[in-house]
Amino acid sequence: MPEARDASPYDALLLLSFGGPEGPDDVVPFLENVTRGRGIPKERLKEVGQHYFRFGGVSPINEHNRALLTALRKDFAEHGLDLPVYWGNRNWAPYLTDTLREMVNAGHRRILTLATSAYASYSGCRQYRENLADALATLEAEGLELPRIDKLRHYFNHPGFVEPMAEGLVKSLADLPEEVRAAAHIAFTTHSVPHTTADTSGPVEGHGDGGAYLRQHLDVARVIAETVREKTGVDHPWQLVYQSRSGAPHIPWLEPDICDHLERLHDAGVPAVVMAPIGFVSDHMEVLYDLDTEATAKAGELGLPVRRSATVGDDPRFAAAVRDLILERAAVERGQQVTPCALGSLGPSHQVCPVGCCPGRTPKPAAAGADSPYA
Ligand SMILES: CC1=C(CCC(=O)O)c2cc3nc(cc4[nH]c(cc5[nH]c(cc1n2)c(C)c5CCC(=O)O)c(CCC(=O)O)c4C)C(CCC(=O)O)=C3C
Ligand SMILES: [Fe+2]
Repeated sequence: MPEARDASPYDALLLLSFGGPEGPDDVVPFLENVTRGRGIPKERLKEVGQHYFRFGGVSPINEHNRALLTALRKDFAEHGLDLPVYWGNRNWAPYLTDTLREMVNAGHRRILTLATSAYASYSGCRQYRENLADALATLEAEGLELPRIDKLRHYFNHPGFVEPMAEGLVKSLADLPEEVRAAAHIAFTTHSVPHTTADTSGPVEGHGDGGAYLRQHLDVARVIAETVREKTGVDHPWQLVYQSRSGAPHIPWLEPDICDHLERLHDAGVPAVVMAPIGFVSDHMEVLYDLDTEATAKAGELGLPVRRSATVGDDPRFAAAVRDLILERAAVERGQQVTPCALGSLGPSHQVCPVGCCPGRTPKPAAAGADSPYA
């Protein structure tokens, strides 16, 4: 009987993330990397560049990922899980291809990846799998022996992801002036995506009507709102709303935007709002600019008290959840029975992305899924 901490057949974990600029000179090349071939209007890019320049050209995302790496290594060491942890990004150094080359040269052959997106979507899942396929193609051309790469299941409904957010929300509610607290609404936010992207998120059989992207967010929102009710004794009304829309105006994206939502709530006499960014794993630029800067300024104009609740970041419960997911997947790969942990009504997500889930606009090879051209 293998030890509970046995990660075999895996020999390394790779944290896969977005990447972000680390100084003013990085901003434009970073945005060029992000938007290559994606048809984002120039105006939008100039505007988003300003968001970064406002913060000295530094995105907080890399620092958050470094903190997460530290939390993961600490958790693994404390629990006897001997698994080296690496980090590679889609859009900025350390670039995924470089990290993967380093991993192969260090002898790793069975790599498990953790993406810093908890939900099914093209940007949060398949695009990372395409990035892995690109990286593998580069290493293959260099004559390196290719590792086998798998991806951890979506963790949106894992208690180690949900509980820190519920706790943060309770704290933010408590931070509101007492006279408006009981009637405060909760605005759960996530990244807006085009309707077509949402509708085709997740496995093919669930496509349509917002797809897995919407269902997963709504389920998490409901679980968190329920937890908050149990902890505070108050049943706060809640809605799922969106932020960080880009793309051409004639293409429909998920709505309402958080700023429009705050205005409507204010018009309807709602006295306070807590914004809870459940779509994001850490306080990166979307949270810092779109919520803490823009939406908070909007609320200020309206005279509406708002708070923004915490993302999971490097919370030890999240690190422990990642360990749990690794051990679960390793056991599955060894052919053992597992009881995957999940809150809410959807149940645990699939272990292996099925053929056709979360398609992009043009079909591209994607690794770490049932339609991977690699073993
Ligand atoms: C679903 C989703 C997530 C969550 C899942 C995940 O975490 O992966 C996410 C995360 C992030 N998005 C980020 C930054 C950007 N996203 C952009 C553009 C876009 N995002 C999209 C979707 C998502 N994005 C989409 C459909 C576009 C349109 C273009 C396209 O179809 O690709 C652009 C271009 C300019 C703009 O239009 O805003 C930027 C700069 C950063 C880094 C922040 C930092 O630096 O701290 C992070 C974590
Ligand atoms: Fe984005």
